[in-house]
Amino acid sequence: MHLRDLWVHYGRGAPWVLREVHAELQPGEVGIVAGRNGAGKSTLLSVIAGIRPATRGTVDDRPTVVGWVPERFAAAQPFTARRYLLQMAAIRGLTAVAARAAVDRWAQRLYLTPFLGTKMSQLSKGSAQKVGLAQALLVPPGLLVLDEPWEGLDAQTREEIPALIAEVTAAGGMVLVSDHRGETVKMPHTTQWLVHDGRLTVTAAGEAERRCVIEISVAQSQAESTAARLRADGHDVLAVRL
Ligand SMILES: Nc1ncnc2c1ncn2[C@@H]1O[C@H](COP(=O)(O)OP(=O)(O)OP(=O)(O)O)[C@@H](O)[C@H]1O
Repeated sequence: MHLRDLWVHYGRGAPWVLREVHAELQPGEVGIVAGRNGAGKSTLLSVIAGIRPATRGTVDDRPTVVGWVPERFAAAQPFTARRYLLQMAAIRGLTAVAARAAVDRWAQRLYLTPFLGTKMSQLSKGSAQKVGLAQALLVPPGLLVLDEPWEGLDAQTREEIPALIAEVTAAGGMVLVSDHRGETVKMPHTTQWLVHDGRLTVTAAGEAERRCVIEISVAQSQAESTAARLRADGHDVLAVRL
């Protein structure tokens, strides 16, 4: 997928929110979109997902199936969560049997099953976010766009998100996710997309900042567990001297 010279503003005479945005995303890649509040992350993601048109420029080769999870999922619908998800599955082309199976599977995965019978308008913010995630994943997306997907979710479901992203990329999909809380720092092989002053800077994996070495001293009895913890946090343990 290619972003070619995207410019976006909200109305004639309004300042440009995004200018001269060029980027590409390959199958299997994850782009992490960062930037200050109001930098234009949501605007960029909604244009890439095809929800909002760019004022100028094009998004070429966007996959046919796009899963879009906005920052705040609009839940003001007159149906139960189950009915809504079944309808979304039908729109995505699933048969009634496949739709029921997909809804049950995603509800279970996202700890949403107890709320399937609740009216969308009566769901809590976190449960509505889960419905938002489920609808985006009912059919494996070629492009998954997640705008701050951790917001409002309980810890159990938050932990599922890196695995969900990995499953989409393993199937050849692309993922763009905005993250202002650093939830994605542990995810391997990501590309950093920084939105600043209306422009986008993309830093590919491997071009990340220069590394440095920190020497620490711990009690000998804790050497092994400390080294294991540092590795689990994604650090390289170069040597352990007793
Ligand atoms: N519907 C809209 N109409 C007019 N201006 C808008 C609209 N949506 C966003 N903007 C403006 O566009 C700019 C970028 O907003 P956007 O929501 O894309 O930023 P963001 O980086 O996602 O912010 P945050 O981190 O706070 O979610 C802001 O100045 C915002 O006021």
